[in-house]
Amino acid sequence: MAATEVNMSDGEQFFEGVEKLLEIWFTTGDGNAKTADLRKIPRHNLESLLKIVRCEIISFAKNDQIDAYVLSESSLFISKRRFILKTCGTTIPLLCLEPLLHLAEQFAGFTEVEDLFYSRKNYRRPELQVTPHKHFDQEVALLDSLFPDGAAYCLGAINRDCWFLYTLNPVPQRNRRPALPPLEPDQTLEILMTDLDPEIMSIFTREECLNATEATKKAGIDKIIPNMVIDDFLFEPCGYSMNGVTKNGHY
Ligand SMILES: C[S@@+](CC[C@H](N)C(=O)[O-])C[C@H]1O[C@@H](n2cnc3c(N)ncnc32)[C@H](O)[C@@H]1O
Repeated sequence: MAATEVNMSDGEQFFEGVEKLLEIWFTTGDGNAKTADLRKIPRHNLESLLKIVRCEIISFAKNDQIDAYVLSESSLFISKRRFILKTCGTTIPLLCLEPLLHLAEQFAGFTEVEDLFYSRKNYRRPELQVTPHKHFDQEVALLDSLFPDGAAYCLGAINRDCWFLYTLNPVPQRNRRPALPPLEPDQTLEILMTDLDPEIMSIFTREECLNATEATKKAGIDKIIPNMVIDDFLFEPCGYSMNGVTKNGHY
């Protein structure tokens, strides 16, 4: 059973599917980041960092642009200057922020955070979360203590489905080069799905599929982006995670 899976008093098993997404763009103070690279952080240090978050690496794939880890609680992507940690359950990703800033300086040569995005949907069971993730106010207080110019937002109704975001604003001011176009065009598409058809979801159980490869094929996930290298995992007794990386650096 996952460390974050909870047996409720009525015998029901509960796992918080809502994922916390932390994305950090690093830079060097002088703007000369040629040799700096987050992928220089040794694996052993990454593992210690993830222990703080309360998850672990279960698989790894890479291409020229990105190191992609499947975690016991979702995924970690590391490219030259970007760190993306996405974790579900009762993980505590914000507690790894300070140690990560030290690792980025010590091993990767990055001394500054250029931008940061922390986001998540409202939890299904907030009372099961661990401080500082019990409430968005707690998360914002921690982030504010580290970043003087952060801003917190909520999209949607705060008593229903909503999406929280913390980011370092305003971006043009931080870049100090407002007239220049961004050097690295980047788009992220995030799709959050709930209340899915249980019949289709049974694909992601050990009863229906022997392994992750079979689940990936049956679900048609291997056809979403042709030629991506898929690193997938089927949990016991149910649950599925996958990372897909393509040659051109998408993931
Ligand atoms: C890491 S989550 C899936 C994350 C995936 N990226 C997503 O967006 O759905 C794994 C799923 O497998 C289930 N699961 C079963 N055993 C697990 C284990 N030992 N550790 C983590 N999750 C487990 C959880 O209930 C959860 O729904």
